[in-house]
Amino acid sequence: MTRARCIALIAHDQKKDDMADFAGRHQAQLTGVRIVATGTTGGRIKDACPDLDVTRLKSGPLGGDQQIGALIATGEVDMLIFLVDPLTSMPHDVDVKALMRLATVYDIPMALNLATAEILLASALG
Ligand SMILES: O=C(CO)COP(=O)(O)O
Repeated sequence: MTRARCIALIAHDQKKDDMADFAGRHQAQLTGVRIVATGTTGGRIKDACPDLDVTRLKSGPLGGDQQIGALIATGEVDMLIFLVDPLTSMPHDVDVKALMRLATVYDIPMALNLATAEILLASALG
């Protein structure tokens, strides 16, 4: 896999601790990579790793998933790591599905759980 220049990071509420921990453990690999994130997730990553280049978009339920979908459609995102919570129903479930659909349409490497996120990051950023 070619080295990712821009990674989208998103986590549902029950997975935000996992995402902050993931970013912290991989801080060295993520340095120099542009990170785009939904609002609250991006805030948690910034708190954990203040030196990372994080662009915070809208919160997921307010359009953040759609913003990331648009960035995928315009070719600006190389990889999506989206730690989803499959045990909680969400008002913006259609936005979540639309984002996964676009990541599939544009053939973006996409991890939906921590185990796959570890493999993707190791593969793309070594
Ligand atoms: O809801 C989300 C993704 O669907 C995540 O949004 P936040 O990072 O703003 O909580």
